[in-house]
Amino acid sequence: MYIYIYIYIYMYVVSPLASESPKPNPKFDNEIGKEKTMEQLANHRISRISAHLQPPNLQMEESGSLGRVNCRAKGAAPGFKVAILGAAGGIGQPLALLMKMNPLVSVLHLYDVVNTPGVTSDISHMDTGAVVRGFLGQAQLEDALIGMDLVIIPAGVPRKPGMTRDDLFKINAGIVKTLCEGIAKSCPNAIVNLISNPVNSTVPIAAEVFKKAGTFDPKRLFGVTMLDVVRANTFVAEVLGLDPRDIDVPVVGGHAGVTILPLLSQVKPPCSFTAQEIDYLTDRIQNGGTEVVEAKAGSGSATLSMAYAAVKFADACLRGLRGDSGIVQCAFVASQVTELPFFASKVRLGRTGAEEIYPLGPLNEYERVGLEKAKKELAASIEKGVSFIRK
Ligand SMILES: NC(=O)c1ccc[n+]([C@@H]2O[C@H](COP(=O)([O-])OP(=O)(O)OC[C@H]3O[C@@H](n4cnc5c(N)ncnc54)[C@H](O)[C@@H]3O)[C@@H](O)[C@H]2O)c1
Ligand SMILES: O=C(O)C[C@H](O)C(=O)O
Repeated sequence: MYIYIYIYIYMYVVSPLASESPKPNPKFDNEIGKEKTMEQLANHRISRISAHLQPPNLQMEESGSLGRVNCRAKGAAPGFKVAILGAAGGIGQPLALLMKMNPLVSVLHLYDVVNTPGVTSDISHMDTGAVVRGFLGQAQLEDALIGMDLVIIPAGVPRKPGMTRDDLFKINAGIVKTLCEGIAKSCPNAIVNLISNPVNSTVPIAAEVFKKAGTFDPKRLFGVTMLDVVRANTFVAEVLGLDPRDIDVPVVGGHAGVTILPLLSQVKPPCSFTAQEIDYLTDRIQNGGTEVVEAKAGSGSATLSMAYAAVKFADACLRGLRGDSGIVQCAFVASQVTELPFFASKVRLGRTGAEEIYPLGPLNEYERVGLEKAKKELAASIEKGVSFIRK
């Protein structure tokens, strides 16, 4: 008798209660501030394990059997979701390596039109927190982008000796257009770090694509000019006999030849240069890219120092998104600092992207002349990018 009552109570009272949806757990999702249920956390753990067990170019199940072995894994630490488009290239590979090492990154998506399975498999063996997933070809672009907080774009062809960055426009403009259309569709709120050259034109192209899609937020689109700052800090430190890590050179304008304008009068710590030093430094900073292109003698342009610079800038964006204060870097952004619609200058990065764009500050005569030259070339490059989409 009692046994029948016990079975009845178990079947109709205890069991249904046990299978009710779990209560929200106070642990946070990767998207900061978003709560996850226990069930979501369990699935998340499984998908983290799956990411390491499955061939990287295959779509992963979000739940279910782990396949080969019974792994136990801790849940992911909170962090940001980052996609690299052009991840198998000369910049893309070391950039992927360095982003996998960044503790602010919880999910790293590697997208390219070639070779992502190998790069993803390789990078995914690194024992750092970020889960790595690979995406190959345009059919997988949407999946690569969904839910991303930050998208870094080094996709496109590099220069060979004798070429200008503008010579890359023909091929890279179309690549950037396609990728930005994907961003507008799949992660319209992501921060975009655009590396592909010519940056002075590709950023206006991206802005026009986003405007067309109704998703343009000028605070979230950045042309990456960090390599100019990295070079300027290095070359100035060499001249002064100081540690480059202690030097801060603002570099404004754009990212090509005379549009790269180092403000040597505003170097920190304050210092002075001879006229000869100013000529040498300005020329070397403006032509740093060409120096590398010529040294590589046809096999490409800067990749390793660029990956370093890209990660330095991406990390600043992520720290801004996290809410850290006082994050200031130079970047090529939609701007009212000059009469041009885009201009590189110091930007304060925060939760919403570029929260403040600083004016240029006092310039000396040498820099004022340089600024006029820079603006003339920049105006033409910006117009070229805009009319590529509006035509
Ligand atoms: N902003 C800067 O300071 C800076 C510095 C260095 C290089 N760059 C530029 O970065 C770009 C890449 O340079 P790199 O040396 O890595 O070149 P790379 O040729 O080594 O790599 C480019 C990668 O982009 C991929 N790609 C091509 N079309 C694509 C598409 N439609 N979608 C996704 N991926 C695509 C290629 O398959 C390749 O893996 C060049 O345009 C270069 O001029 C900019
Ligand atoms: O110079 C190039 O073509 C690549 C890049 O823009 C650089 O500055 O190194």
